[in-house]
Amino acid sequence: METPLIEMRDVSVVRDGTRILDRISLAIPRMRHTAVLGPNGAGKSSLLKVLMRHFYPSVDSGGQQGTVRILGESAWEVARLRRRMGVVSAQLDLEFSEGRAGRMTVLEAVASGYTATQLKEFGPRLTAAMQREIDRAVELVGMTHLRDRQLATLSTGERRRTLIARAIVHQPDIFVLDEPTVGLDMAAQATFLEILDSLSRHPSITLVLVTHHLEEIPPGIEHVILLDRGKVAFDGAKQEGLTEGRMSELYQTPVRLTRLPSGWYEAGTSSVRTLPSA
Ligand SMILES: Nc1ncnc2c1ncn2[C@@H]1O[C@H](COP(=O)(O)OP(=O)(O)OP(=O)(O)O)[C@@H](O)[C@H]1O
Repeated sequence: METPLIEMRDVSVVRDGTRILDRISLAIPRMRHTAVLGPNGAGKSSLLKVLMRHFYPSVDSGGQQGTVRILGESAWEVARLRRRMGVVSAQLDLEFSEGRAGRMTVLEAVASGYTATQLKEFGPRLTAAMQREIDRAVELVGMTHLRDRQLATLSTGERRRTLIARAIVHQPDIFVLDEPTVGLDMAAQATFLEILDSLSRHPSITLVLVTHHLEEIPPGIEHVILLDRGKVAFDGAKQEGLTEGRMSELYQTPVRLTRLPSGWYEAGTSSVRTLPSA
């Protein structure tokens, strides 16, 4: 069997005495695009932090420590690992909206994807091939007309598109998106979803999407992992995982769910909030 892209075995993370992740085991094969869902506090961001080596598995009382393997390797040097990944999150957006990183132009920021840093000093010189990839990525996200603008002067939607280009310019194995549409208006969200949809057809980048919005899961993502209070509640095919019953149980509220012929979902809760009359 082919080595999974991502494999976690018995991974627990304990912080300040709280068990944030509780013996998580999962495997994501290459090109099995995966959505990670779960209510607030379920551990989704923590799971991504384990992937990106911001968090390390805790040692349990029996002295056992879970393992995280990426592309079959567990002993990654952090910088080398991050170069194999692309990341987009509202947090990253914030980091690129001010200070030194915010003063980078769109082109410089996208180039920084090659080093997985937030520095415009590129180190090894950009080759002509890299330059072409940068132009292509900027074009893909529709930012060519703003290529020389500093990131701090862009709107949230423009900056998020730039960060997608930065995340994919170096053709990473894994593209991690942590609640990527936070702060985007409806038009920017629609543009973002189109880009995400087309990326789900890219021949070599595996998407790992964390979201609260079932309407944002492109048809190309066919696998879901449901997290509930630090544990895996479901890990399998999307159509089996995304049911009204499972979603209602996970979110502890009645969830309505429709799978559209296009493969996208429509979702809502049936609870009606009534405001007290004046
Ligand atoms: N560094 C930390 N120290 C202590 N507790 C933490 C830390 N990071 C996360 N937690 C706790 O771990 C739990 C899971 O947090 P996490 O951010 O992973 O959840 P999430 O599923 O991403 O939630 P949300 O949907 O609200 O973003 C939360 O209860 C959170 O308070």
